[in-house]
Amino acid sequence: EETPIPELGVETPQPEELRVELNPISGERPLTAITYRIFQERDLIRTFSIEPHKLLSYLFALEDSYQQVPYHNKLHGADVCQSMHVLLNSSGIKDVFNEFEILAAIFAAVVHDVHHSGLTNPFLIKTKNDLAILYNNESVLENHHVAVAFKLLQADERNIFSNLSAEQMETLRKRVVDMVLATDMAKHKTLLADFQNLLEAKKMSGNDYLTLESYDDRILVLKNLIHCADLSNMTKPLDTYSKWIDRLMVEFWKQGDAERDLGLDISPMCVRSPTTKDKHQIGFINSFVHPLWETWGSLVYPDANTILETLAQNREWHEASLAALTSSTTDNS
Ligand SMILES: COc1ccc(C2=NN(C3CCN(c4nc(N)nc5sccc45)CC3)C(=O)[C@@H]3CC=CC[C@H]23)cc1OC
Ligand SMILES: [Mg+2]
Repeated sequence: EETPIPELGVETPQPEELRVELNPISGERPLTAITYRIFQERDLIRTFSIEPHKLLSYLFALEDSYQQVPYHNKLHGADVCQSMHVLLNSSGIKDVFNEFEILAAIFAAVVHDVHHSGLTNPFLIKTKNDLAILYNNESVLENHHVAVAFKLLQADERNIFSNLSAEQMETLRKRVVDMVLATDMAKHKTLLADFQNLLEAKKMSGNDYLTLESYDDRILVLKNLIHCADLSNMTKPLDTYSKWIDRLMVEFWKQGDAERDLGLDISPMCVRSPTTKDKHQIGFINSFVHPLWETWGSLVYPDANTILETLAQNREWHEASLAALTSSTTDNS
């Protein structure tokens, strides 16, 4: 008879009182609430003999290690984790990945931006930030995020993987590092090209479903998966998407202010102007986001059709908004 996993994370003689206590926490602790729920729903707690109180301790510490910046805060960590959870259920890949890979993917998603300073890699590099020196300008933020995530595991009361064998832990660690480092936008073009080549080769082989043998093929799909989850704002309903844009613009504009104060060139995304918001969304979707989601859509066809439709509608909305803005400004001229 399997021991029941405590729904609230810990055994208690007063579940109702604890539920009342925990409710406001899920408001203040969205990352912990969402991730704990996903671990429960995917039965990861039982499968990997994770001690529930350790999972809560780890998630509390992880959530508190996300900085209070406008966009790359704990809400973004929670959002990418939830998006990863949904994408893993796409019919085209549902039966492809095993529970170890799913554990690694969910964990990588929730930790992927921990301790983000709200500044971009180019900014950290050109200001010779300690992190850029430490990581030799190579995926500076992403190396930092995954290092912090594993540092938090070193405390025994937070080591949620204590019941994995050394070999299982080694492979889990490699997968998580590979996935978090793949969220560096500088890796986008290579990552997508390799993904497209893999799908082309699979199509040639005539298999109507994805068969992935090697670690390299399997991790390549998982890297593109976390990259999709990280670039999923534009595939969400417009009112949700708009809120993410507003947060991101505040974060980029603050960096632009810092660049101006330091006498540095202002990064293209960080220039305050009424049209940059729409222009950059359209540019970002055309150059990066749509090509990635179109490739993902070909893998999980027709599962991503709604995503691709929403992405197209969101792009059209920005094009209309930009046209209205520029026509109104030309009228005034
Ligand atoms: C909601 O809307 C957004 C959310 C996130 C981002 C991000 N943007 N970038 C980069 C993207 C390429 N960038 C571009 N640079 C230049 N020069 N031109 C251009 S045109 C178009 C882009 C672009 C630099 C920033 C990051 O690395 C973030 C960290 C990891 C993932 C995506 C995150 C962006 C959003 O909307 C734009
Ligand atoms: Mg990141």
